[in-house]
Amino acid sequence: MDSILVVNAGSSSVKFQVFAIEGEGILRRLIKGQVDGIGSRPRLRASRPGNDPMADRAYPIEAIPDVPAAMDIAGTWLRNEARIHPLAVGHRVVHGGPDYERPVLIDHGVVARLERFVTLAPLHQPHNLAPIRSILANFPTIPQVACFDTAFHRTHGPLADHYAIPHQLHAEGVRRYGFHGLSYEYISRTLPQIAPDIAKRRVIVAHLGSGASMCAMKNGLSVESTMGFTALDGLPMGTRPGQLDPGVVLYLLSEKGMTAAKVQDFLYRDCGLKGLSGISNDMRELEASLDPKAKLAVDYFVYRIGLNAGMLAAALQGIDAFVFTAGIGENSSGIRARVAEQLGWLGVALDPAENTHHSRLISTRTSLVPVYVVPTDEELMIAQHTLTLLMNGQSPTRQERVS
Ligand SMILES: Nc1ncnc2c1ncn2[C@@H]1O[C@H](COP(=O)(O)OP(=O)(O)O)[C@@H](O)[C@H]1O
Ligand SMILES: CC(=O)OP(=O)(O)O
Ligand SMILES: [Mg+2]
Repeated sequence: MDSILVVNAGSSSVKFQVFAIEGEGILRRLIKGQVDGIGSRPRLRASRPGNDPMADRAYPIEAIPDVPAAMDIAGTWLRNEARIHPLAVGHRVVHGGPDYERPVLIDHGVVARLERFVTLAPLHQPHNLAPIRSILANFPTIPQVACFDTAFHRTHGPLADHYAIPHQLHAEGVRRYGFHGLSYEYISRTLPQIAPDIAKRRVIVAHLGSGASMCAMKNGLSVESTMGFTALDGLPMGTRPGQLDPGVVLYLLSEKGMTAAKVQDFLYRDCGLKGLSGISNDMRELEASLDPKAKLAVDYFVYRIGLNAGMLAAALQGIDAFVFTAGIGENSSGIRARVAEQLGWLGVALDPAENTHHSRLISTRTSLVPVYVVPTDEELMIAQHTLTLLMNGQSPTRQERVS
């Protein structure tokens, strides 16, 4: 059976899915899995459709300390236990820079260009490129496709795309790219089925995961995002601070004597929920904790979502719907309830029972703004892009598959 493997390395997880190709442009999910809880409670889970379990293994924190270790565990399981032999591999690549506004078939030249963005996405880009390089080296004829987090936001107008800095820097790529674009693209494509009357109107989507951002969409397209040049800006995240006065960075350099490399590490790994709580980057642990610092971290997360929603509502000149997605947005009814409270002034009223049941529509009938929970599927988006490029390019033969 011809299949596509999709690899999605996030900041606290490695997600993967395998899809069967069934005729022209039709995909059927075969396996969905992830290694999550990296740095807190690592766990490998994989299942067939219908929640038919294939693996569920917990690991000690030191067995999977980082994303490369999680990638090894997932790769070994896919090869040795699931025994998949994909026809092609689709990858999430977080930074496409100014060059890439759509998915691309990968060759050595593409990899070299994407390597230039490693410093702009140090938590992701190296882990996105590592499996690409390994497959290129070991199975050079297997088609691989890179799908970018930045691509969906390339519809931003100049005001959303610029910083107030001299033009020369914008020309060389210092722009507000925005991220989580594959997730927003999936939501944008799914909303017309869920809520056809508002899908093309003014929608704020909150992607609340280990990395977190929000996107303002009009007519299904991104017009503004809370993230910018890198995935550091905007909302506080698991280990990233979100919006930060650049003066803090200057202070770290000049007064604390930190090197640029140390500051980079600090901003990507030691801040956000983890830095503020001193306990964990994992929202589940913070919600369960009675420690006042955990409470402060959760309060800050909710408060900043409210502030940023106000900013995006201004960009859209009003809002017609609000959507929660990603790890926290899909699973934490507590955070959703508290965010909805922050959005009360915009006309949001949550239905507590629907929210607790994680229903698709969680607002009351009289809420001025309907609120939805839409589980994202970045991997399906990637598989669809991969299949499209495969159909437009050359199909490999069975012998050329990854084995
Ligand atoms: N039931 C839950 N309640 C609260 N938070 C949750 C729940 N399940 C997952 N999360 C949180 O979701 C986050 C991971 O989201 P995810 O979208 O998978 O992130 P990433 O793709 O960046 O690794 C973690 O902070 C985790 O604690
Ligand atoms: C861009 C980003 O922050 O991604 P993730 O949420 O998967 O870490
Ligand atoms: Mg993610």
